[in-house]
Amino acid sequence: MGDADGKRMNLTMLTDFYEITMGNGYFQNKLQDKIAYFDMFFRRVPDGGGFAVMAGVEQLILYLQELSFTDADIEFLSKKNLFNEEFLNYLRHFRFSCDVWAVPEGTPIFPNEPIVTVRGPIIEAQLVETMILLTINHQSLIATKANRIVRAAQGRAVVEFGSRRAQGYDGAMFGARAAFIGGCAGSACTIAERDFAIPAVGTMAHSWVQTFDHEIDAFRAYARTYPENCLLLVDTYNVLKSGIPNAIQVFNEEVVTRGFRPKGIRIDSGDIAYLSKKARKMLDDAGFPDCKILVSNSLDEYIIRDILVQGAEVDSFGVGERLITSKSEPVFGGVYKLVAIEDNGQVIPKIKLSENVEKITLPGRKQLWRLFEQGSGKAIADVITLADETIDETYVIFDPVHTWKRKTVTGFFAKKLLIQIFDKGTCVYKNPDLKTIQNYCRQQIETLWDEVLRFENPHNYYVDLSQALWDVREKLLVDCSVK
Ligand SMILES: Nc1ncnc2c1ncn2[C@@H]1O[C@H](COP(=O)(O)OP(=O)(O)OP(=O)(O)O)[C@@H](O)[C@H]1O
Ligand SMILES: O=P(O)(O)OC[C@H]1O[C@H](OP(=O)(O)OP(=O)(O)O)[C@H](O)[C@@H]1O
Ligand SMILES: O=C(O)c1cccnc1
Repeated sequence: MGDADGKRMNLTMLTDFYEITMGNGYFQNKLQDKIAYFDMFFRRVPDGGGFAVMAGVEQLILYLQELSFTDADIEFLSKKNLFNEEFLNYLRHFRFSCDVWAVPEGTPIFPNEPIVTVRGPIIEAQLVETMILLTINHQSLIATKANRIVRAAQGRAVVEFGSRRAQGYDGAMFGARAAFIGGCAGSACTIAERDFAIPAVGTMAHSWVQTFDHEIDAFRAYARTYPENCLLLVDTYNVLKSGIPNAIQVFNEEVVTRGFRPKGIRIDSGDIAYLSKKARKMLDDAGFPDCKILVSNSLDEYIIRDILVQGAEVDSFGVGERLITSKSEPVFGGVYKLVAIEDNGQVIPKIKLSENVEKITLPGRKQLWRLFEQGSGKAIADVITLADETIDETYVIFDPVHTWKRKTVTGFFAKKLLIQIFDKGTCVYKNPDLKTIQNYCRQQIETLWDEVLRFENPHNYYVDLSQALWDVREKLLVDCSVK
């Protein structure tokens, strides 16, 4: 894992202890060269949404590139008195040698799709489970939440204000990164610009206003310091009776006289719809129709939607705690499951059964495809195939549960979504810069039908299986039931 600025950070020991005890067990049973395939996938979209946004691949790459046990790690593990000397020696010389495929950051993703696949010696592929899950789960959760909030704002800028309420410093930094992928225009987090080139922006705190004897003195001092960039917080005492009148006076006296236009005001409490409409009128009447109104205060996608329905006159939103913690649903729930092993170079698909049909895994080495309608460019369906299959010009998609529901699709182009990022332990993928990922995310979401985008009861986007994969799964289900 990289520290946010790309500085290397060895997080090899950030793994669940059972990965190491199993590793020791595989080693004792001479299974260290056994090749296994693991898939990461998630089961449901947070907040009942229609899709999620993939994020975290960059940090996953940085983590995998740094995998190695230090002498201190080995000494620590040896003191557990659980592992024999040969295994500790194996760890001492450990080098990551797996192949890894991942869906690019910013791509809309759907339940049950393989979004990361790892192929390699079982001990290695198992060891990386914890960090793969925590990295992709966290950033995909925040990117997905941010994107909901951004869509609710209907083109108005959303700035991520959450660092102070994030769960830990890495929650703040990588959360800011994920929020930007999801469409936020900037972050209040300074390090997010230094390390990720996310525009760091800010207004002022109530403490600034409180420091002065009078609100107007606080505004004056700020305007004199930043006449070209003057945005005033107007709700410390009374928005309509003092905050806005004082702001208007200071804009006239300290900003306009210096040849600048005021940037805006921020309202951080009270009835945002009501206050913003009143504020807009007061600013317009005072000759400042270009002065922007930014609002904040425990916002989320539902409040934003609601206050816009009420006709709020808002230009941008500052959103903190409910975004950076994905408060309404703080778990992404991605899992990492063994799907195949190799025996003498032959891939043997494996399945995990469950009473709960939705929890039965998809066996085998696979590829994920998205079919786009030619012309409109709209996404028709995703298809999960075995890795060596191709999708031709005419393709029959069918519902994997209600298999009689079939449709022959033509006039589409198919895109592979699982891209190789590691080849035998070497990174073979150049992650795009963050702005490119943000643009790609927006474009890809535009390929989804509105029915998939809505917040309430979104349409279930089709994620189908190829006939070959369906057959493999069916055969394993039958075989397992007689075991
Ligand atoms: N017009 C509105 N419609 C729906 N929700 C709103 C509207 N205006 C504000 N809200 C939301 O209502 C909640 C009000 O929060 P809160 O109870 O803290 O009130 P407050 O006015 O901010 O009080 P305080 O001065 O203590 O901060 C916030 O989540 C805010 O975003
Ligand atoms: O509500 P959120 O969505 O998390 O948005 C961030 C909040 O953080 C700040 O308040 P805070 O009380 O921390 O500081 P302040 O003194 O500047 O108001 C800011 O004024 C927002 O209300
Ligand atoms: O710049 C701001 O206005 C800001 C920053 C962090 C949290 N709340 C507000």
